[in-house]
Amino acid sequence: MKFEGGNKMDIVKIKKFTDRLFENVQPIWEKNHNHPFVQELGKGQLDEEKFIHYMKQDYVYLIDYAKLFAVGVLKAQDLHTMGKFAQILDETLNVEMELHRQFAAEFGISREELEATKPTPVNLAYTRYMLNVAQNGSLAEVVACLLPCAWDYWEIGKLLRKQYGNQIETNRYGKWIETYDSETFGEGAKWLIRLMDELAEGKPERELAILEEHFQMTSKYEYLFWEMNYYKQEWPI
Ligand SMILES: Cc1ncc(CN)c(N)n1
Repeated sequence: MKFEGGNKMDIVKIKKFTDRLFENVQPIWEKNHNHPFVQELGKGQLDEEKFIHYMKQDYVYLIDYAKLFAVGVLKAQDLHTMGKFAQILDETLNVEMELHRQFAAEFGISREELEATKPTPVNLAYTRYMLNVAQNGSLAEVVACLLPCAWDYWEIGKLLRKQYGNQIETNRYGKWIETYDSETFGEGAKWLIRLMDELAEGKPERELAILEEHFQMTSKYEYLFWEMNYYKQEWPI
């Protein structure tokens, strides 16, 4: 933690580790927020085939992502933290992935077909990066890896609601915005942010830099994920 504001009369603002993460990641997150996939989805103008590509890839992404919360349970040091990881794991499988199952049903895609989706190179690289840290890293490293996924989607949900909320009723992807702007999703993101700060507390700069490296890396993978779906990238061979 760092204290800002020198004057004795100033109210001292404590700078949290996640404030630093948030400030430094802005150039990447701005690219995510302005990505044509995100903006066209917000306006309800995204090409259906691009959305289907995303939904199928994201479904198998979430199967691996959910496992990180199971690793969180395993590495947690107290019952409260174990319970929160278990809760977010359950919400991922039964709330977030239910959104995908509902969209798939609307587009005539079966649950089996969703689940059988073969991950693209970007999808595989992203999940393998996180699962490797889950195997070999500390709990703080795992949280640093999985945080952009929760936090930036919450930011995107809030942003799209602000930008295009007046058209949400007629937007065919409106449910997507509602899910990521929801109380449930926001609470999960906020809890992970607080946990990141707790776990970073008292760590030397050398270790904080490693956590920030994971956070930046998975934020970049978020960008590649939008890009991959917008251009419907598959294996070239
Ligand atoms: C790729 C990706 N990143 C984040 C989220 C939000 N859990 C998601 N569904 N998919």
